[in-house]
This record gives sequence, structure tokens and C-alpha cells, in this order.
Amino acid sequence: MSASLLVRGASLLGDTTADVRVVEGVIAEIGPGLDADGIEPGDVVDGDGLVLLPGLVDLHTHLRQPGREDAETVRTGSCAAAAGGYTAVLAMANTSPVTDTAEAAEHVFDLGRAAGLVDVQPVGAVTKGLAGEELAELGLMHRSRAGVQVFSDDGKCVADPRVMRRALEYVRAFGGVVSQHAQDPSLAGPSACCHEGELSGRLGLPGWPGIAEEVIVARDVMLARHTGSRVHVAHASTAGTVEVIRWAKAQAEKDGHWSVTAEVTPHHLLLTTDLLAGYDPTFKVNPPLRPQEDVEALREALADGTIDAVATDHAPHARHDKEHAFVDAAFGMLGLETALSVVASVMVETGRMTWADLARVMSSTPAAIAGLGEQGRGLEVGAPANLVLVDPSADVTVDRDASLSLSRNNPWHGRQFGAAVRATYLRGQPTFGA
Ligand SMILES: NC(=O)N[C@@H](CC(=O)O)C(=O)O
Ligand SMILES: [Zn+2]
Ligand SMILES: [Zn+2]
Repeated sequence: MSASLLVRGASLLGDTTADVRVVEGVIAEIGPGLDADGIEPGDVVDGDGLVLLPGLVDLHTHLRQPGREDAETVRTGSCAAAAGGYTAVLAMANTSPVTDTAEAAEHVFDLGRAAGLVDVQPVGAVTKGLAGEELAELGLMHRSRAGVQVFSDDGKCVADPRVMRRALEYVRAFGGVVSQHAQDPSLAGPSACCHEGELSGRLGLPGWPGIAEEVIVARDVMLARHTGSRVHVAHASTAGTVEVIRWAKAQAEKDGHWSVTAEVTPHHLLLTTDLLAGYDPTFKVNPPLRPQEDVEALREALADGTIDAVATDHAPHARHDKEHAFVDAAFGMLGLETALSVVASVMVETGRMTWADLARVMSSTPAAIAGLGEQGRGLEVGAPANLVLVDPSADVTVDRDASLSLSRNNPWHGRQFGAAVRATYLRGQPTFGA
């Protein structure tokens, strides 16, 4: 397989039909009826009936390596990412050891390059050991070979406002961003595991109220404004969070010297808290699945740009951590392989967004937030050929046992979707399908 290919007759961003010629990993020509000179016959791809999008970029992936290679490795997670149409993923820092030094970040970066299926970009921890007290080596991680731009204690909230303020001040110097797992630890107590509401009462599960997210988001946007820095809201899950972000974006626009961005997960766009009625730990996740009103607000916010991006929060867990009584099971669910199908079904097939909008929220905007400029260039001549071919009229049923992830905590098992990834290319090299 060479890194040169010709994709014939696909609908670019779901719009115009054209051919795309890739030479040595770079988009060389876009137009109707391109000739196949110099392209091996096996490298001419029939795109008829398919939608061509730029490779997806995930701002929020847990790859588990180092430390929990029983749940996922950089290689298996990269395989799952490529199968989901991704060409870059940001690998969260809550590994063991934590990615809180330049060496740790370079290690994850190198594992990603060695796997070679997606660009693995490490996220650096905000605090040493995710303990929430002392800042990690933010500057050294940024200046390292890994070039860390995004910092997060994800899995834990940077709860101390003084620590958050200092982190924002620190990353401002080099244009970095702090991605916050917004969960006030005292409002959502230590055993909170389910949306606090009528259902949590009935099930007898400790509740995790939306306000525990919203107060942290409100605090953080004020800190970002005060410090003139950039804050990113990880996995936004409530209507109240959307309101705060909407207000904050309007202020940031007027002020001009700070910014807030936000992501939503595919599961928070479709699944609701009533799935917990069966006490199945597959549906246990942080933040918890919320009621339909929140889901509606998140969809609207994604469509109108209040929420900037979709991020998977792919969180693989080994059977022995997930198969427990609900209160004891680990938080998190798989997401890389199904994200495009879910977002297409909720947002595109319903007419809320176009394929071009989907490419914006799943590729160019997340690339911009993470400072991965080349990954965000999209379908233009001269851009790296990071491509995904999507079948918009597939009829697929998710099978957890067909997953390329090492884990099986798949909340989509048995669900049917109308769009599916057919092939993925990283700089012209096929990484899935094809
Ligand atoms: N989302 C989850 O439920 N779990 C994540 C951590 C996190 O994203 O907060 C994990 O690392 O398993
Ligand atoms: Zn989180
Ligand atoms: Zn996460």
C-alpha cells in the first residue's frame, strides 16, 4: 500500500461529488473526473454513494497505557479509533503512572507513533499525580517532544480554585488550555454514581446533581476571564452548563482576551438516566446520564455552536472492574468506534446539522482547540490526506464482540444505526477498511 490514492465520486462533506487525488500522503487535487495516472489500480477507491470527511479528532480518549493494559493499550485504542474514523486522539493523563512529566508525555507520544494508526497526542495532568494540589510540569510537558497543549486532571476535578487559577495563568503563557472535569466533590459526594433525581431516589443510588457540574463551570469561566486564559469544559452534561457557557461565550466575545470551549459526548446526546433502571453498570459513567431535558439542551447547544465539539470520552474498563454491583463498578463506557454513527443519527439524520457541520464538531474545531493545526485543515489541496469514507445509508447493528478495543463495556451493543465508517486514511495510508 502506498500513500497515494484516488477516491472517485464521493460526496465531499455530503455536498458536491468529486474525485480526490492523494500523492504521497497529501491531497494533491480535487475535482471531477481526475485521471488515475501513477496510482496503482488497487489504490483507486470507489466512493460512489459515500460521504468523504476529514479524519476525526477526539479531544478525550482514555488509552489506559501505561498501567492498565488489561483494559486498553495505545495500539488497541488506536485500532478502535481508526475504525471510528479518527486520525488523531488526545490521550487522557489518568494512566498509571500519571502523565504529569515530560518523560511520561513523550512515552505516550512514542507509543502512539509506534502504533502508527492515529496521531496520539498526550494530554498532560494539571496537578502532580492528579492529586489536585501541586501543579505538574506544565511548561516542560509543553516544551517536550510531545508538545503538550491540553492539560487535564480528567477523572478528577481540579477542585481548588486557587490551583485552577494558577494552572490557567501558567498555560496562558504558551496558549495552552485546561480541560476541566467539572464535578464539585462536595456537591457530588464520594459515592455519587447516578443523576440525582426521582430515579436515583427510587433506585436507592447516591445522586450526582447537575449543579455539581454547573458551579464548577461557572467558577472556571470567571477564572478564565480573570486570568485571560483558555478553559475547556469536558463532557458537558446539563442544560444549566449550556446556559453558563452561552453566557460566558458572549462575554468572552466582548472582552476579547479569554475563551471558553466545550465538548459533549455521543452518549450524553442520546442516552438518558432511565437506562439505569436495570442497574446495568455498562451505563454507569461520569458525568452520569441525565434526563431527556438535558439531552435536548445539549443537542441544541451543539447545533447552535454553544458546544464546540463532540468528544468520545472513550473509557475502556476490564471486566473485573466493570462487572460489579452498580455502586462498586468503574465509571465509563466505550465510544470511539460508534461516535460517528451516533452523532449522524442524532444530529444529521434528523436535519439538525449537515455533514459539513459534523466535520466541524468532530474534526476541524477539536483540532483547533488542541492546537493540532494540520489535522484540522480539512479537504483542501495541500492538506495531509487524513480522510474518512462514510456510508450514510448503512444499516449496522453494534456488536460489542466485534470491537477492536480490548474492553467490552459498550453501551451501544445491539443498537442499530444508519451511518457507518467504511474506511479511514492517515496521511494517505489506510488504517481501517479499504
Ligand atoms: N468518564 C468516565 O466515566 N470515566 C473516565 C474518567 C472521566 O472521564 O471522568 C475513566 O477514566 O474511566
Ligand atoms: Zn471526566
Ligand atoms: Zn474522561
